[in-house]
Amino acid sequence: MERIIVKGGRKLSGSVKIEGAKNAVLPILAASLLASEGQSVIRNVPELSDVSTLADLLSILKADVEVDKTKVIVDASNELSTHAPYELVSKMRASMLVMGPLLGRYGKCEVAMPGGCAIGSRPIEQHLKGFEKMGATFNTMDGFIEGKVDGRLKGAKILLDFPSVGATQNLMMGAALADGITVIENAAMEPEIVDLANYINRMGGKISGAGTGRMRIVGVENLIGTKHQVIPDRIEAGTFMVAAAITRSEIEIQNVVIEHLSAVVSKLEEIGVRFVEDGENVRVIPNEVLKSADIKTLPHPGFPTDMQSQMMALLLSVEGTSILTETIFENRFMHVTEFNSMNADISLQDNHAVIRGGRELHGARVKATDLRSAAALVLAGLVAEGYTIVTELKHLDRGYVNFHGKLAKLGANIERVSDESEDE
Ligand SMILES: CC(=O)N[C@H]1[C@@H](OP(=O)(O)OP(=O)(O)OC[C@H]2O[C@@H](n3ccc(=O)[nH]c3=O)[C@H](O)[C@@H]2O)O[C@H](CO)[C@@H](O)[C@@H]1O
Ligand SMILES: C=C(OP(=O)(O)O)C(=O)O
Repeated sequence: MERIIVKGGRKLSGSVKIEGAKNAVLPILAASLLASEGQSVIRNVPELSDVSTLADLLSILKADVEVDKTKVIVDASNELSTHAPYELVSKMRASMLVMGPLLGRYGKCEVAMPGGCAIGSRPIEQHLKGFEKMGATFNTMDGFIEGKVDGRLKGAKILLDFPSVGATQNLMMGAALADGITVIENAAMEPEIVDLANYINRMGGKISGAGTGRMRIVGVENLIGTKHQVIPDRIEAGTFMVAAAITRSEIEIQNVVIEHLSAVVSKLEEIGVRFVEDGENVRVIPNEVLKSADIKTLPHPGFPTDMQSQMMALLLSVEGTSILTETIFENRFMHVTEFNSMNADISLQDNHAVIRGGRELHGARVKATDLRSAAALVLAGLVAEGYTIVTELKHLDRGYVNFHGKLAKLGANIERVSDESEDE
């Protein structure tokens, strides 16, 4: 079994380079199916298991896909299949994002039901209601959601009950090839939405208002493959900001768009971390003594849920009581039990975690419960007494490229081992 072993107590120094954003590249790869002509060349793609899963799904749908390290070439000009099988959809919920392109291009799709996942139930009724407004009908049969449109999707006015990232992405992809104009009100405003809109517009799409709560999409007849460079991963960057803060070390983070991290930066400043920007790089300079803080996760531009567990690790190292409130996913606190087994003092009251910080953390054998908690447990290990062993690394590999290697380069005492490497 693979695990990361980290011995706490070392300071970090030096610089670390951020990869392309997982949560941007997955919808972009799904959107490459919209192009009935030409190839899409996507660069700055992180080498993650989620990217391989989506590349496999595109191939099963009969697109030609070539993955060459951080470059992915997709040619979807073939006649595609509209059937997304359970094995891939169940591996990764982002697979649901092929629904929009398939409905937009073919007026039909059969996508396996994704089910819930460890962090919460993750319903998709906002996606389906939006497509219904555009003329689609849905049937659930043998574990598949079958969507059908008579002719093409029709432009419509859609008001989302909640600014769902996935629903906004799915609907904007479908609307890009719809007949007429679609307006999405209460749209998600995440930077990954803007990156997707930029890609679709470069393919010949007509999307305006991405990054605001009101998007307008003028449907076009067809889209053509294009080149695109994926934005840097704001969550990976935020994770390394926390690595600097938790070890009270100054490091440089390269390839960051700091505006994408406004809420994280502003919270870290409140806690006692300074930032010095230099173009695409940022120096992270924490005070020796940090302050406790209360944090509530919210849709962008609020504090991202994907940084909640890493901030919890940081707040454990800070004297005083902090309250972390999770409003996006009802079950995204599974790391609390793991932190408590490291001598943390965290109690849960509904969707609030009350963190009594400043206790010495003790190294322990802990289990990653989702990809961000995997990173957060490693971060806690950087300052725990003795050895922390983090298992279930399949979660980490979904979202972080060479996480232990990057930390080791910054000076952490960390290694990744498997039973085979120990036998050698
Ligand atoms: C708003 C938000 O922070 N979304 C996060 C969410 O995106 P993701 O696209 O996975 O999730 P959504 O934004 O759609 O979901 C956010 C919330 O809306 C609810 N919901 C969603 C769709 C729907 O049809 N019905 C419904 O009730 C979900 O249960 C959840 O409580 O997970 C990603 C991975 O962690 C993050 O990168 C996104 O930032
Ligand atoms: C939970 C995450 O991703 P996914 O929605 O793909 O599970 C994440 O990026 O933190």
